[in-house]
Amino acid sequence: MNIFLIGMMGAGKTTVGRALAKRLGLPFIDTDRALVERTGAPIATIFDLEGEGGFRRRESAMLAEVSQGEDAVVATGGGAVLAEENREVMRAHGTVVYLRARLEFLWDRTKRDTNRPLLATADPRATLAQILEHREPLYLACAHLIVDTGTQSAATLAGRVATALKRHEEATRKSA
Ligand SMILES: Nc1ncnc2c1ncn2[C@@H]1O[C@H](COP(=O)(O)OP(=O)(O)OP(=O)(O)O)[C@@H](O)[C@H]1O
Ligand SMILES: O=C(O)C1=C[C@@H](O)[C@@H](O)[C@H](O)C1
Ligand SMILES: [Mg+2]
Repeated sequence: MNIFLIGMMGAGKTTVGRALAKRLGLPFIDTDRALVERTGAPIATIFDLEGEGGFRRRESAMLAEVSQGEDAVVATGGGAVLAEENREVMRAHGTVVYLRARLEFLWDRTKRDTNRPLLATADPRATLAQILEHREPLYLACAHLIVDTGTQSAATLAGRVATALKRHEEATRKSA
């Protein structure tokens, strides 16, 4: 089974995902990075040329492709949960872990980053808050597991995710 990490921009999906993959001895795939490699264009450029709709279509195709491939830890883009088909694909082909973080942490980790086109607004902090409010129910609906993040390091969080996954696997096996 795959492990899909979902959550907001800045939640640490890429950072924690890489550490988790190493820990579990699984390949690591970052769908944002895979899209950049495939298109040869930064995410902001894909948004500029094709709009958010174009990016979302590419993201859905990439998620479907990855879910058919070998088992991996998959760090998704923050908006991967927006499409119902993506939520279904992830739940059907893996265990979905929501890396949940408070707005303060998300803002702190994204405010200096210029490669997040959705935050290119007059008031990016307010935009981030709106996006979080809109998506929170979708993250919760999609996740098998929720791991709350805060000041812990990526390595510590990867350990917590691994423990939560093990418990989930055992519970699933027992109830089968
Ligand atoms: N646990 C952590 N402690 C401190 N800094 C962190 C932690 N996790 C991530 N960061 C930092 O926060 C920033 C955003 O992290 P990351 O890129 O992993 O988030 P993401 O969830 O993949 O976001 P996106 O949806 O935009 O891809 C990076 O600079 C990263 O180094
Ligand atoms: O939260 C989002 O909608 C996004 C997050 C990033 O991972 C990228 O997928 C892109 O910048 C969009
Ligand atoms: Mg990422």
